[in-house]
Amino acid sequence: MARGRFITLEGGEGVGKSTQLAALAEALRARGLTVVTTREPGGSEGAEAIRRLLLEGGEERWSAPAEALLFAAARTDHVDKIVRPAILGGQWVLSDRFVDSSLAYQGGAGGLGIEAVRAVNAFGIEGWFPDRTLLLLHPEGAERARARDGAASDRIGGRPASYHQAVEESFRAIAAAEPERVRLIDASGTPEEVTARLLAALGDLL
Ligand SMILES: Nc1ncnc2c1ncn2[C@@H]1O[C@H](COP(=O)(O)OP(=O)(O)O)[C@@H](O)[C@H]1O
Ligand SMILES: Cc1cn([C@H]2C[C@H](O)[C@@H](COP(=O)(O)OP(=O)(O)O)O2)c(=O)[nH]c1=O
Repeated sequence: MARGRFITLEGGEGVGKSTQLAALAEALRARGLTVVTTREPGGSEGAEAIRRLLLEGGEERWSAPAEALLFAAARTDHVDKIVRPAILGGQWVLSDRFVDSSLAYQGGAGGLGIEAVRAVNAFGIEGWFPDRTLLLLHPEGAERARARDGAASDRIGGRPASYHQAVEESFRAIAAAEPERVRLIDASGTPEEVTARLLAALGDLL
């Protein structure tokens, strides 16, 4: 059986990842593909438990390296239980966030360094990098996330604007370093317009 593909959606809060994950899955299914949608942190039972540890509680709950290791541990379980079996079974896996979120949030914005966080994750995911990563960019993402979450933002979403600005700059640096894998997507306009751009950025894989 032919291997499936592994596609990830990345970007800051509120850029439209969750909305587009569902729309893209629908569009790919309409082309006859079998599609699994998933998310991080989470996606498997163990990883969803770690998600709660990471997103609930106060800023001081975890040191920066412990936070990076927890994300990596959750990711490893997600790859082992969900991502790898599905791809080997011929399915397309679409994930709302994956390793690039750790590189940008913990590595770039969090100050651990992108390469250190890449190394920690490489140990766990053993080469299961995405075939394509779609980096959604929207100038009003932060405002949209605030409107959506109000005072209920999580441990990481609630960090200061300077942190989220550093996240976006880190995502752009990762994309510039790996232009074949990571494609920049203008996430403005109607949801349908954005989905069309995402499909175009997968054209060579379809
Ligand atoms: N193309 C769009 N135009 C207008 N609003 C959108 C669009 N895409 C998403 N939204 C809205 O913006 C907010 C953030 O979108 P969401 O998909 O939850 O982003 P993310 O998963 O990246 O945090 C939601 O309230 C969603 O309904
Ligand atoms: C996967 C991942 C997420 N995060 C953060 C990004 C988000 O602030 C938070 C939860 O992600 P998510 O639920 O996707 O938030 P949103 O829908 O607002 O984009 O976890 C990291 O810091 N590192 C990671 O490796």
